[in-house]
Amino acid sequence: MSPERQRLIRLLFDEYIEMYAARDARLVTRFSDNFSGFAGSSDQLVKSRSDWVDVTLQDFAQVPGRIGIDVVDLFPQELSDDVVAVTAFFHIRLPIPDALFARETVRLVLVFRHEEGNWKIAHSSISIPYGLARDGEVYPVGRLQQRNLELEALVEERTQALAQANQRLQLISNTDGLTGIANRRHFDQTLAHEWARAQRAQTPLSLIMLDVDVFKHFNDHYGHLAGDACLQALALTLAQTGGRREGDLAARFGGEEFVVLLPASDAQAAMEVARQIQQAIQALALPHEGAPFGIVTVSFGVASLVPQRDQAPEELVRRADLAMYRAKQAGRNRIELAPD
Ligand SMILES: Nc1nc2c(ncn2[C@@H]2O[C@H](COP(=O)(O)OP(=O)(O)OP(=O)(O)O)[C@@H](O)[C@H]2O)c(=O)[nH]1
Repeated sequence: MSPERQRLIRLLFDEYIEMYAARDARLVTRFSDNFSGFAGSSDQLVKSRSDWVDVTLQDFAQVPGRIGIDVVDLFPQELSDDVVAVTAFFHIRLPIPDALFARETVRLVLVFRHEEGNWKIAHSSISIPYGLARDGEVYPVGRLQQRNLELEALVEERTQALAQANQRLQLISNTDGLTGIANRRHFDQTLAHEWARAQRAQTPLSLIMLDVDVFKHFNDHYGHLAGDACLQALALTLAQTGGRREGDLAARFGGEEFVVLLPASDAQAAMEVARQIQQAIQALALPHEGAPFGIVTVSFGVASLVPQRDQAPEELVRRADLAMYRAKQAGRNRIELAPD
């Protein structure tokens, strides 16, 4: 290519860039009637001059202030006597704060055709690759894989947080608010579960039911808050003493009544657990003026059975409750075993 041609192509390119950077609407007069092109942000090939005018004016309206263009590389080509092309790489500095665009290298191909004494722009294609590809990659596979990993980590993190929240919720919904041990709901669920298991395996299932003696009197005498504290102390003792085997469950049944469920324990073992609880409560020696023994005591009903086909779990509760009633009748601070 002659140096003259080279200068001409450079001049055409510089003129274009200056008008484009200055957002000079007169640029549209340079477009050929026979135009094709595409813009960096579009996947449509524009095949009419008027559409390209619209694209250009929209571009200028969107970013009206002068933009900075720093040319990195440029390659002029002479395709024929009246057709020349230029391929260029440059950076664009927008007149607005921008972190993404500024780092990208823009590629532009312009084709100029000599028409009726003037050089017109016959083709313009601009592309902005958004710099995702690294280390000589053709496709940004590395970056995409990294993004996928980040996304997976995020999903994993959220899933764990959700599982933890569910666990907390489950714990709250299974826990008695005052005493912190299992609540009635949890007990009912566990009883149903253990009952079915014992029924299948034909193993004994035992229940200790306990009720604070003359507790109304305690509340009346020491106040309701002291009553609450007493129930908390008893629950703690129960959790520590009663049913320490895997699968045992100490729960607040309601009010001043508690239960201890003992899977795979027979009557003898359950009676032993009840005695241990009784001793531990006596060892607390919580003052209870007006109670038969001067300290807080508890009456126990113990029931044990191997669930039969025609029996329901309520049968175990009913029997323990009846036994406890008998313990009350017989003078309180006693353990009564339900008959078979
Ligand atoms: N402070 C407090 N008291 C409670 C709570 N739940 C139940 N009670 C009280 O427990 C008492 C139970 O009284 P009763 O059912 O008459 O029986 P009792 O006085 O314990 O007498 P016996 O069971 O026959 O030995 C009532 O005064 C209830 O108000 C609670 O969460 N906190």
